[in-house]
Amino acid sequence: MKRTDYLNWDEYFMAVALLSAQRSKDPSTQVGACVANAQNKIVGVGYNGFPRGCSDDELPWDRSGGFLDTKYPYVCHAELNAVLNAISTNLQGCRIYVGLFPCNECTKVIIQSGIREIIYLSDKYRDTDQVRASKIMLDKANIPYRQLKTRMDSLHLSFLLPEETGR
Ligand SMILES: O=c1[nH]c(=O)n([C@H]2C[C@H](O)[C@@H](COP(=O)(O)O)O2)cc1CO
Ligand SMILES: [Zn+2]
Repeated sequence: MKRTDYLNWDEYFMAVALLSAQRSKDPSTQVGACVANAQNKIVGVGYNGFPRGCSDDELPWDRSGGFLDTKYPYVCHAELNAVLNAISTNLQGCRIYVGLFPCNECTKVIIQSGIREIIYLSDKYRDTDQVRASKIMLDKANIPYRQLKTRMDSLHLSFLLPEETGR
C-alpha cells in the first residue's frame, strides 16, 4: 500500500519555498520562492537578502528611519532571486511558489521571465498600492494567481536519524 500522506506537488514546491525562507536574515519577514517547470522540476529558488558582496553585517535590516538607513533600497526580493538563480532566463510555462504575494517590481520580473502562474500563501500586503499594481498587471497579462489551499498547517523536519527517534 502506498503512503497517502505524501506531499502533493503544490505542497512540495511551497515547502521548498518556505525552507528557502529560513535562509533569510530579515528579522521581520522571511520570504522564499521556488520556480517549477511544466515537468515539475525545480528550476530556481531564492529568498530575500542583500545583493552578493553586500554584507549582512554592514547594511541595515531596519524597517523605519531615513530611506538609506532601512533595508528597503538594498534587499533583493525572494522572487527576483529565484528568477535570477534559475538555470535559464526563459521560464516559459513555469509556476512560481512564494510565501508572500509578489510586489509590483517582482511581478514585472515574473511576467517578463515567462512564468505563467503564481501560487502564494500570504497576501498580508493586499491593501498596498504595490500589490494592487501587481494584480492590475497580472490580470492584463492573463497570469493567474491563487492562494495555496492545503490540508496541513505545518510540516515537521527532523535531523535526527530514524534509529534516534525510534520510528
Ligand atoms: O514579495 C515580496 N518578496 C520579498 O522578498 N519581500 C521581502 C522584502 C523585505 O525583506 C521583506 C518585507 O519586509 P517588511 O514586511 O518588514 O516590510 O520581505 C517582500 C515582498 C512583498 O513586498
Ligand atoms: Zn518584490
